[in-house]
Amino acid sequence: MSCFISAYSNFLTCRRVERNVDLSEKKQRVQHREVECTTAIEVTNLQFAYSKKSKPILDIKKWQIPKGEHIFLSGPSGSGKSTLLNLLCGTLTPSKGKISLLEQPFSSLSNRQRDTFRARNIGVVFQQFNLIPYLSVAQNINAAVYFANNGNFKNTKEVTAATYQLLNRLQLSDSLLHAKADTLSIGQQQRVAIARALINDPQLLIIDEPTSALDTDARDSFMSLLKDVAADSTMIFVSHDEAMKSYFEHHCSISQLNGSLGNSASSSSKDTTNPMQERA
Ligand SMILES: Nc1ncnc2c1ncn2[C@@H]1O[C@H](COP(=O)(O)OP(=O)(O)OP(=O)(O)O)[C@@H](O)[C@H]1O
Repeated sequence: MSCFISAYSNFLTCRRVERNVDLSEKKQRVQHREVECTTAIEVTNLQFAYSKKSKPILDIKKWQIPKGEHIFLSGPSGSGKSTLLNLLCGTLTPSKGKISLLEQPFSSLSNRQRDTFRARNIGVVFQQFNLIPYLSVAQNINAAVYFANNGNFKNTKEVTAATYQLLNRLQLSDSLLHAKADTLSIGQQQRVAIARALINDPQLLIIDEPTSALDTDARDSFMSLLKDVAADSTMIFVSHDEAMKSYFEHHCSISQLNGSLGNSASSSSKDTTNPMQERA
């Protein structure tokens, strides 16, 4: 049981604590050394079909994303991009295979454990933003803090301070804090969705087609803002718009991933189906 508690606590913080016991001294001294995980996402032999009778939409042998990388994931409409993101968020479960996130066996967790893991470690920006329309900006962001419940904030004062800070970084006026989500413009909703995704300081960011409603200038400023605020996270950014590729150093397409090309498809210097292997 204590092993389980310890493993569970480790998976939440994504840190392994190594104990070095120095027995040469009479008094036992225990050193704790934190070891950061290096792989953010690892997909192995993944298959997914929406029903038992239909053919799998996704069939990925191996896909690894190192921690801290920002990946552009592309593919034509209907190729399975959103399905893959839903699998990575745990809102869908694989028909076969495994997904590990932050070196924890995400796809084999119980629903409840997955919900907790997601709330604490994954920030998601959906295509349609999915703000709760009748709640204010502050309430939408607070909801994410409430569900994560990870002790990052001591009190509501701290949450409010962090919210103001994020809104400022995202160039949203403080005066919007108490505006209802459904009174905001598309651009404002988008920024609030990003603030909500970032408030718990997640290690993983999953962003699905956020720029489809924006013109080129708005898209440029949105992307530089996003890259800035997400500098410390691992990010999967999905779009079928190839023009978005230029904002990312690492690219990967669903067609490369599908059909198990994940082990050798990274032939081009920038197309990075398996960035970890490419570096090795
Ligand atoms: N809930 C569902 N039930 C059955 N089939 C589904 C469901 N959701 C998606 N699909 C099918 O799965 C395939 C992949 O859909 P998905 O939404 O993942 O594609 P996508 O690449 O994100 O497309 P887009 O760029 O248009 O958003 C499509 O053929 C779609 O019709």
